Amino acid sequence: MSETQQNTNRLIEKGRMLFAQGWVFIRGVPAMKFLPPEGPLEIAFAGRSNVGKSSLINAIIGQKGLARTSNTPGRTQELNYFVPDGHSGEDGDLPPLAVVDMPGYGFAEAPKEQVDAWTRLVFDYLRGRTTLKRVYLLIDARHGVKKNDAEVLDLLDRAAVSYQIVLTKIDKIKPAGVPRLIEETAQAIRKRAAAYPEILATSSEKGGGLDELRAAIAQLLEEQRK
Ligand SMILES: Nc1nc2c(ncn2[C@@H]2O[C@H](COP(=O)(O)OP(=O)(O)OP(=O)(O)O)[C@@H](O)[C@H]2O)c(=O)[nH]1
Ligand SMILES: [Mg+2]
Repeated sequence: MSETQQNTNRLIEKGRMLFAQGWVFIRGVPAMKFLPPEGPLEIAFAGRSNVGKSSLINAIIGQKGLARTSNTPGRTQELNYFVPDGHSGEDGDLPPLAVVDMPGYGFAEAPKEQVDAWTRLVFDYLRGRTTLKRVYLLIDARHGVKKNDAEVLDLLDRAAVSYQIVLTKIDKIKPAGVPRLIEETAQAIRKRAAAYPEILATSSEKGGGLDELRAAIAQLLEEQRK
């Protein structure tokens, strides 16, 4: 086995371990002033309404129903914080990582005031949270990068917040089309300053790409600890 392959396997195992324990919901944040004190590293799952953020969090944690999902867009309305169970939260006993499920953007059906409030919260959080170490920016494999996705990517580039693109619902497209979509998406973000070059392709429904996503998170944790 090559050294690269060994390292990949090690990270996959580490990622599995990280999410093998129980995870719990600790807080829903409706506005910036309710954010928990900055402490643990945070990663956030962002993307258009209904792209599959909450489903993907449940899939990597392996707990159906932990983050609430729905057929209708606009399900998640706050920044929802999840952490591994068993940490008191007192000084010195903080969890190593918090996963943040975000409200979606681009959902036009809800009342304008509500949409504006969510959008403001999403943008303020993405721009201003210093413990936010990486954003997983989810793109529906059937739809590709839309105008409002590009706006969020611009914001992350400007704010120098590291992000990685994660294609979702790949079970809904032909398997043969996946490598091409990955390639096209990689090309589209090539010149973006804060983009992680590798594109992940996932299916919460069928389990595709989950090991790779967990491994990416494990690697991020390792890098941050150095
Ligand atoms: N086929 C398929 N359906 C999926 C997948 N992931 C999510 N879905 C479905 O897509 C819908 C939306 O999923 P959610 O996880 O609630 O999406 P969300 O991005 O959290 O949505 P909001 O919170 O409303 O922004 C649900 O009906 C899910 O069952 C997937 O990988 N494959
Ligand atoms: Mg959601």
